[in-house]
Amino acid sequence: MAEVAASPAASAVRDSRALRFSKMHGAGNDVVVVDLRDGLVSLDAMLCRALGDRHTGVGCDQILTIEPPRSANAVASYRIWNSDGSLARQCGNGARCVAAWLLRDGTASGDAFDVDSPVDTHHVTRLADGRFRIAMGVPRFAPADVPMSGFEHAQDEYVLSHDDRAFAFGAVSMGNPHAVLEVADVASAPVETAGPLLQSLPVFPDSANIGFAQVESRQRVRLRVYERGAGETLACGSGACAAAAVLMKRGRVDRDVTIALPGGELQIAWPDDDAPITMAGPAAFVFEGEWLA
Ligand SMILES: N[C@@H](CCC[C@H](N)C(=O)O)C(=O)O
Repeated sequence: MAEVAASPAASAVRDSRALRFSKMHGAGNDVVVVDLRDGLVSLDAMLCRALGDRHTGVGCDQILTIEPPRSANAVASYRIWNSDGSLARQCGNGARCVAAWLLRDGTASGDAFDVDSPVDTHHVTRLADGRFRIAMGVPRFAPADVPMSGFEHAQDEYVLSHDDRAFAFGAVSMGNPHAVLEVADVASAPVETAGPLLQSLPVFPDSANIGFAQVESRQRVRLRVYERGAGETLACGSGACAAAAVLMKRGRVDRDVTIALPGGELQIAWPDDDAPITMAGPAAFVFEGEWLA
């Protein structure tokens, strides 16, 4: 009798249980949240690509897994997969979704708690209006931290030429790599072409999330981000922090600024260079599901 091979994407779901998930979004950056704490389910790159597929899967920009805490004070930890199956180390919108998920689940309680991401322990505050504020860590500008190759010292602006085109950008690590280009009009910025081009340049050995920022005033910036592993998203929380940090360092905007993304607004505050930058914004549940594929 011929053997029927299990779908490779389903192979990571052990014990024949369906994989339960929550579909959520933060300012339009949509995520699938999966609780791995019972040890019955594990994810791999193939399953994450299948979940992330917008035609044959759930469809999302990132997949976040709830796991046991790694630090003494945290209630839980999470890992981050991009929809192309690559692992990421920071996800601002995802952090707010995880915070809302942990509160609904009863793992967290009250208006303040800590949660571990792959890069840091983040302090979470639930605000009176229902938004979540996350301490996103201290932005790091050293080229080795981004990482960027070919530069030894941090610069406010780097200029690179490629095929007779010059790109001027700031670069910063928010735990994940970001480049930020200032543009006159974000609506007509070449996000879909310059985004992947810049990501592929050898200066970014781990690729990078590429932000296009239009300064409207000292209190408000419009931003679009071409993300590593997901393409252009409706919002990127770490990208909003990166854009704010680059523009604050240059003195272009105030230390408390609204970042308006296609999917919604985030409030970014960075009181001084040695303090963690904070991001405040929404987190929403969309639906609950079982993955059967
Ligand atoms: N959407 C996220 C960032 C997700 C990870 C990123 N694509 C990477 O690979 O570094 C956010 O809200 O920060």
